[in-house]
Amino acid sequence: MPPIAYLSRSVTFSAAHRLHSQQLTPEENVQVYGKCNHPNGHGHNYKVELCVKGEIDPITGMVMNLTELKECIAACITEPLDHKNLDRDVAYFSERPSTIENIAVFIWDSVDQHLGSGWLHRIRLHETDQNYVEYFGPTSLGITR
Ligand SMILES: Nc1nc2c(c(=O)[nH]1)N=C([C@H](O)[C@H](O)COP(=O)(O)OP(=O)(O)OP(=O)(O)O)CN2
Ligand SMILES: [Zn+2]
Repeated sequence: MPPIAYLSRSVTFSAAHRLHSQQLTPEENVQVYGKCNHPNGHGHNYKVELCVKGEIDPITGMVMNLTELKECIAACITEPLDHKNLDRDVAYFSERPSTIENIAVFIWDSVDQHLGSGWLHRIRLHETDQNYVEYFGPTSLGITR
């Protein structure tokens, strides 16, 4: 059996958003999200790391052609998210808060559909230099607490 490797490519995108939940009152929104609930919104330069897993093809020497991954990133990340107001321009976030957790799930679902199920290993999404989230897909281990 060919060796298995993890192949990654990263991309950056810029977007505006405001943290807000339709399930909360205006007062609760301010309490939960603080300055990030300000009606004017704010922006981030996000960085996404996409990691796919697969066997190294013995003939091509590749898990996947990085050109294919690049095209997938353009279609699933750059095109829908770059220079957008996430809450207003992306329908997915009209119904849920545009946290990095939810953005990571959005990216996973889109990439998973584009590449076909089973390729993705991890999405890592940085919102600032200090904050990032990792998502391993809907079938990763559940929370036991
Ligand atoms: N669980 C989450 N919590 C928060 C999210 C999120 O997506 N998931 N997002 C935010 C804000 O959008 C924003 O990222 C926070 O900005 P800020 O506080 O400025 O970020 P830093 O912590 O990096 O900056 P400091 O200078 O250290 O304050 C909030 N919470
Ligand atoms: Zn933010």
